[in-house]
Amino acid sequence: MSKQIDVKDLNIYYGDFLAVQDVSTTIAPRSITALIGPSGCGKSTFLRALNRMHEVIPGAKVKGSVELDGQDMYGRGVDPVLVRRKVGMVFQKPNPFPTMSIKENVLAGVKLNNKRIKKSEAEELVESSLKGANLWNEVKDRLDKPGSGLSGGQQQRLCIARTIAVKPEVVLMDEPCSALDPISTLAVEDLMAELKNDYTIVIVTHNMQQAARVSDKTGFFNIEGTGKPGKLVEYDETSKIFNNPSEKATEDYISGRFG
Ligand SMILES: Nc1ncnc2c1ncn2[C@@H]1O[C@H](COP(=O)(O)OP(=O)(O)OP(=O)(O)O)[C@@H](O)[C@H]1O
Repeated sequence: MSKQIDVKDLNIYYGDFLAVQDVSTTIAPRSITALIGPSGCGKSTFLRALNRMHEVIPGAKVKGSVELDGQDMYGRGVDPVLVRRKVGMVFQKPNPFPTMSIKENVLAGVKLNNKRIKKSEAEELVESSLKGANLWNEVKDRLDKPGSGLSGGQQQRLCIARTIAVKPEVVLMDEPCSALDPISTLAVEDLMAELKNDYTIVIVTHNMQQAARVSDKTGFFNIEGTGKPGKLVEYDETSKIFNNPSEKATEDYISGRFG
């Protein structure tokens, strides 16, 4: 299921504004990559380019390629809806559909993809996705109750269950814990560690301890000044980035000497 991502010469624009310049990197399957860097350096923009969510914004465009196991997601004729099925995304604020039950929330992505499934299959999928998201035991007796009745951390795990129910190959997470309390954050971090057995995971985080705790690889993005494009300065083993980075800019950022 899990696939390698090869990013080649990726330039990401909002209209004429070049927001992220010339990123080339390889993200291994069954790993967690954390993207860190100062505000506005293009972390979220880069993340959204990995599943073609970027181009939803009017005037936004991308040059270069993003390959999943060698297949260019930006190739001619590739359907962005299919790309987003293969490369799922979890957002900063847990966003379960408020009027839907827990069960319906888990199945929402599958139904959006126009997949018809039998009742028994749907039940199995709800159970396996909620188990995969470490939420089953907490909600198995109230699957027909609204998803909005869960705690913030439970809601975020519900959103993760919804994402994995469509059986993606990659899971992108944009600051998935920033709206959560420390206990829920730990639950989601534990979950990430389990999910990496099956998926390639890329997260954006402002929390450097979190990057150090959960990720195998870390990418440091930086920006030279307002209006300048963000660049991937360094991408390496997380222990190397945090203990012995190759670039001075990375070291300055890690040690809090930035800006
Ligand atoms: N919808 C948009 N339209 C135009 N410019 C945008 C849009 N979204 C982001 N940008 C610009 O692109 C650049 C990168 O923004 P992005 O949100 O990717 O940075 P970030 O590193 O994720 O920041 P933060 O850590 O604050 O979330 C910034 O200059 C930002 O102002």
